Amino acid sequence: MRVLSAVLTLRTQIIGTKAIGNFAMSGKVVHNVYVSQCYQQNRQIIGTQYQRDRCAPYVHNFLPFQGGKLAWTGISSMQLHTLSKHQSGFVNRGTVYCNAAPTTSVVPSLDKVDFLKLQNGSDIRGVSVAGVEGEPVNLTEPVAEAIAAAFSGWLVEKKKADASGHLRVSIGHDSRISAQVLQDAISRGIVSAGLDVVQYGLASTPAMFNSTLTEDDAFLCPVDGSIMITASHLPYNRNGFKFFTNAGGLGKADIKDILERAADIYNNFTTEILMTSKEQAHASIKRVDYMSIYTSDLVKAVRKAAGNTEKPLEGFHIVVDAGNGAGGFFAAKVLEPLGAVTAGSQFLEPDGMFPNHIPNPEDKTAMKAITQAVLHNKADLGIIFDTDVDRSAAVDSTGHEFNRNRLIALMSAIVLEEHPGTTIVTDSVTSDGLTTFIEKKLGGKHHRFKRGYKNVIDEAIRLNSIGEESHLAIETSGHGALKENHWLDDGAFLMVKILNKLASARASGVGGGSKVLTDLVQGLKEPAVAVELRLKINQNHPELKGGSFRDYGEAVLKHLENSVESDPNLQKAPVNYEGVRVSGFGGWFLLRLSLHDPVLPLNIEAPSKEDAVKLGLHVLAAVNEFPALDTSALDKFVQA
Ligand SMILES: O=P(O)(O)OC[C@H]1O[C@H](O)[C@H](O)[C@@H](O)[C@@H]1O
Repeated sequence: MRVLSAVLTLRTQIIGTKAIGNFAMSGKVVHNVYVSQCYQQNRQIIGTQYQRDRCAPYVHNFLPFQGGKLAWTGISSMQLHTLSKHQSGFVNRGTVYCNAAPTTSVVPSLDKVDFLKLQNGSDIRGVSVAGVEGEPVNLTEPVAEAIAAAFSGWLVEKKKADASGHLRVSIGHDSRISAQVLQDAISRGIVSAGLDVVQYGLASTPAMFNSTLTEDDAFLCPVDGSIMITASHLPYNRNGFKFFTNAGGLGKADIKDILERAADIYNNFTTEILMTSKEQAHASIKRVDYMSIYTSDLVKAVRKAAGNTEKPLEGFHIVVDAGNGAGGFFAAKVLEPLGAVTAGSQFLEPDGMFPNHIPNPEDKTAMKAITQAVLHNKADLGIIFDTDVDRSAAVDSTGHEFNRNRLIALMSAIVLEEHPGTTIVTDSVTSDGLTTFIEKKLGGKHHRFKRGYKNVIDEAIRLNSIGEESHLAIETSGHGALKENHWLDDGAFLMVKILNKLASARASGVGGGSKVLTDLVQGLKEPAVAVELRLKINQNHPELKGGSFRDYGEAVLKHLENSVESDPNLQKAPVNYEGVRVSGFGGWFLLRLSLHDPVLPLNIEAPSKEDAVKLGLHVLAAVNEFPALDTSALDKFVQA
């Protein structure tokens, strides 16, 4: 097998090589992930550079990174900010363009357990930029390189590739400041394992999955595997990876397997191996403007839904807020070709310091920003994306948000018109009002499952496999996946479904801007109070007695469950898949373990603050017996 023999060759080199140079310590020289050569540059120069690059053919060989050249949209160059050595946090931030040349320094060797800490459910997440106190860099270049080599080995096994088969992996990234350095590192990891790399530059997570399905030789598609470099809405110093094959996103077990393999690969790295992989990578990496295919598919979908009209959104004014993430393309590459006016769109420029607001439709400041933009511009609709565009939300012309339960209600209404009676799978924190809306008003079935986009999607797939038809899996977080779109959670595709509705209403003579959407959610009962309080488990507390926070959290939940049984005002939800969900005082609460953190998130919804406090007080009385649980957020809520 050609690929395996390449890996074997590497292994042989490892054994035969000693660390060289003044930098070596413990036999290992590695490259620091963070950028040393940053220099102020003129935006104009980068813009010109980028324009020239865009005129090049679709496919070309890899060239060293220069300024913002990898940005693929016509909107702007990729603006990179960084912090000087002496700065920390966001204070004294300067706008700097980074030539992402890695520094050489020594890092300690890593155990398997250090690698496993990078797992975040079905993603990999870590700290890739130094400068935040208490958050040491753990997603370094060599770590990334090892993870990519491990993914390659995993992929070769999965695809049962033989010596004649050249597997191809696409790589894309969001606007984070460590994107470029990590892209180069993972490219090296893949090339050193004998696979081909195709870099897409700035891209969205769903586009990366799509590249495993697209049939187009000119764009080197389909690829066998795909990696998106992103940490979604997390702060600027983090980054991570999501992996795809044509079967979808990798699951938890695969990620664990890959990290275990990565630890072995990493511990065999030497200076020579790292240098060799660098030379090999330079010669063989290709670049492709894949986002142009992806966006033209979105445009085609809306045109088709509107009866093949060229500009079905003519006359609509739609503003986009990309939060300086990767979603800026939606204005110029999707809405404008469809005829919409996008004036007043904001934060379309990629900027990994996220200077305006966190790109996250769950964030109140972010939603306020797009709402204000809609009202200020008197737009028909506002659209907002998270950093890597797998999540989205919208705002109607009156400033009403379509996010959380309202987005699910809207999408359910659209999907149930197409598939009457279908099952809508959602996460666990959806409201009782949503269930009533889906089941009584829309005639569908609401299957309230667990939190976590992968859980929700996998459950919908499972239901279909046992004969229960489901066409939509969607979370209050704004992750939503449709059966018609290969169960891919694509924020842009969700918005396309909404645009289809606008366009088809227009085509059938219904005017009134986004009113057609607002009307679809009429009848959804919304609570007066809806909060999420996150109760932290102090892992260093002696109460844990060396046990895991998960066990501790489970004990809290068991105790709460027992306490509910003896309270006549409260009723446990008859069907529940996660945590303890209880109805009472006209509302409900759910206490559950966070998917990732040592935290018990508590959701409360009620018709009044008084009723919400009654529910909160019950939880407080039960959890007060657990001293390692920080209840300050709940204390504050019940006292306010
Ligand atoms: O369990 P939590 O800490 O609330 O996090 C839950 C969330 O984690 C990630 O952000 C996933 O992408 C979401 O799909 C999930 O809903």
